[in-house]
Amino acid sequence: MNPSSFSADLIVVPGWIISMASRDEVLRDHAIVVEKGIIKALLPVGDLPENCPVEPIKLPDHAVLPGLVNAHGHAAMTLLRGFADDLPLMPWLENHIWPAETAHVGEDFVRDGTSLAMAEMLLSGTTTFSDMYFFPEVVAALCTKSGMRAQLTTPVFEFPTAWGDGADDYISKSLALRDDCKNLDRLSIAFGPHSPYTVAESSLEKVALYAAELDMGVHIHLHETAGEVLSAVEATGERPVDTLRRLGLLGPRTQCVHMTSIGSQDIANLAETGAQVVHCPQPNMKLASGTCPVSELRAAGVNVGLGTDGAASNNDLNLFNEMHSAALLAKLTTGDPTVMSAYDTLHMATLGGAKALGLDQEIGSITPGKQADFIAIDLSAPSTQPLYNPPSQIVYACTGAEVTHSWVAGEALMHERKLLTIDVDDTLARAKHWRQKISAQ
Ligand SMILES: CSC[C@H]1O[C@@H](n2cnc3c(O)ncnc32)[C@H](O)[C@@H]1O
Ligand SMILES: [Zn+2]
Repeated sequence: MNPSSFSADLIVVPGWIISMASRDEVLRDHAIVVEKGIIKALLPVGDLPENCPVEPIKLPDHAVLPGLVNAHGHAAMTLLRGFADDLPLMPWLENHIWPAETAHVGEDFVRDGTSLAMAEMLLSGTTTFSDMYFFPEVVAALCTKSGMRAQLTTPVFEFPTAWGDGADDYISKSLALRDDCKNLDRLSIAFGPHSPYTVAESSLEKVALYAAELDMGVHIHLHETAGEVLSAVEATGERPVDTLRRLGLLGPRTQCVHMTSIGSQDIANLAETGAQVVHCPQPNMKLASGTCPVSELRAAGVNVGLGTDGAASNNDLNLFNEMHSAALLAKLTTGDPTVMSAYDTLHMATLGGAKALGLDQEIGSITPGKQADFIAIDLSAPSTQPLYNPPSQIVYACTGAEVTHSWVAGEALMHERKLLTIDVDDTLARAKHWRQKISAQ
């Protein structure tokens, strides 16, 4: 690079760069050069000019990788973490979670719960999240303040809730939010029809039409349990994934969350239509919902991202935990320890998630031209030494507490584990206030 034309506003020189741009690539002695929020180059350190326009941030004990993408969650549900545990999905939802939401969800609940979620996610390496919750306009404002990148999916139900009266009302609010956020670079708006068992076919068809016309994503809980599939077959003669395909709702813009209880025909349906899958291993295990056959899906060419789901069912929003579980669960359920390698698992939590959200041209790998969204992980502690293979350490040995820095579009959101855009003390005080209020009922 010609020193006279060298310009940059951020230069990071880590011990290792796991770019996720090509399989198993781990770069040593390279610098990430960023200008105006975009990755400009990955340069051998020796090619940096002697007098850089900014002081390079040297992190010799750290691996830098793309910011993690939490491809499914309900951020504000942090306020219901530990509220109802050790139950199957439908009794958990119908007898505990939905009554609590009816009693408490409003703008304040969403603001305070989402702030807590954003703090937790940033501290464990997530820079982009997908959210499916009420009052997404409140979440949009919080994202702008915190600098996090997000896909906000707007709830669609057949029945009224605090955010809407019925399917048409939810859909029109979704369209209005899309208009309101059109100039916000770090936000995308997608439809979030809750599930095939809470949204009528006629409403799903409307969502499909708008999504196709406006090129919007669709994010839906699908095949979460064997019971869901069985009830659908009894009621309609069809498996939920077949219903979505018949309604024109299965395609590359559709993000199918959970996908347990699936067989080869379901996998073929997903592969033929290019639909996306989001795997949530820990809530699937905790609610004993079932297993998503991720290695079979990936082998069939289906893209898979990774999500935590909400803190009321997980009970954390830590993608390091989720990666660990995803890798181990895939090996156990297939009886094959060679599936879901550390690299494959990291792929699911970065580029796979970015692709699921339709963001893979912008984020998901450290590639010149993409947004400068990346994190630094300190691998010098006893629990991550000695170091043979950084991806192995990250997936099998890290806890998330090793993440020290994060940047979104080149903006520092965390420095040496201090959050720069979120007031953690205030957020914790508000969470305590909600615990008192919710447990008093
Ligand atoms: C459309 S707002 C989100 C809605 O979904 C509920 N929810 C949380 N976790 C799950 C899950 O695993 N399956 C189905 N629904 C879930 C949440 O409580 C909100 O009401
Ligand atoms: Zn969910």
